[in-house]
Amino acid sequence: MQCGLSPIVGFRFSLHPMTNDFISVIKGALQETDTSNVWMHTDDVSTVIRGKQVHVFNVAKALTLHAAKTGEHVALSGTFSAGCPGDTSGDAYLDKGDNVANTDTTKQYVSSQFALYPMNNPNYMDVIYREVERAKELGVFNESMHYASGIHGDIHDVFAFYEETFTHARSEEHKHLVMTVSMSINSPSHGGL
Ligand SMILES: Cc1ncc(C[n+]2csc(CCO)c2C)c(N)n1
Repeated sequence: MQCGLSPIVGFRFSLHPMTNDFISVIKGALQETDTSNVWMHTDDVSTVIRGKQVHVFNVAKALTLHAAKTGEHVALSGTFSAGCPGDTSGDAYLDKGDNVANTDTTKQYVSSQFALYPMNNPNYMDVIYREVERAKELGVFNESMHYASGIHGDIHDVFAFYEETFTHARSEEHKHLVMTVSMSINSPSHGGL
């Protein structure tokens, strides 16, 4: 396969529920979410989902929302990736349509930080500044910080921003993009220490 032609998006992430009952929070989220539109594999450290971008973001949001709805303080960290080199055409699920499987619209505040790595793009700082500007326009920007930007708000707005950013931060010329996200949910720290 020629490098760069695959539309596969992947997300490798871990959930870290701050509760003794962490196993049921993790397994509950993985089992209660409709993951039929993505390829998924869980191991002792993390879970990976792969497929069309629309489904990867829908499943990522739904999993996070399931974990959040337990009411426990949950942290999520993960890496979205698209493009070559380093990717393969395997484990893809690209034959799915575009109708998303998870449609729960329950509101949930999340506070998060993200970092964009537009690979092999000499103008990567322009890309990053443009996407931070987009966060401000969409009303989800929280704060500037070293090595990341703070994004917060309702989970649906935050994930909509991340999906939009992931679309815009790569191009036909620069297909390979990495985006790291960490989220904190139901934290007693929200709104101050
Ligand atoms: C999304 C996600 N996937 C896998 C793990 C790793 N992990 C830690 S505890 C546990 C359940 C008991 O085996 C699993 C699978 C994680 N933390 N978050």
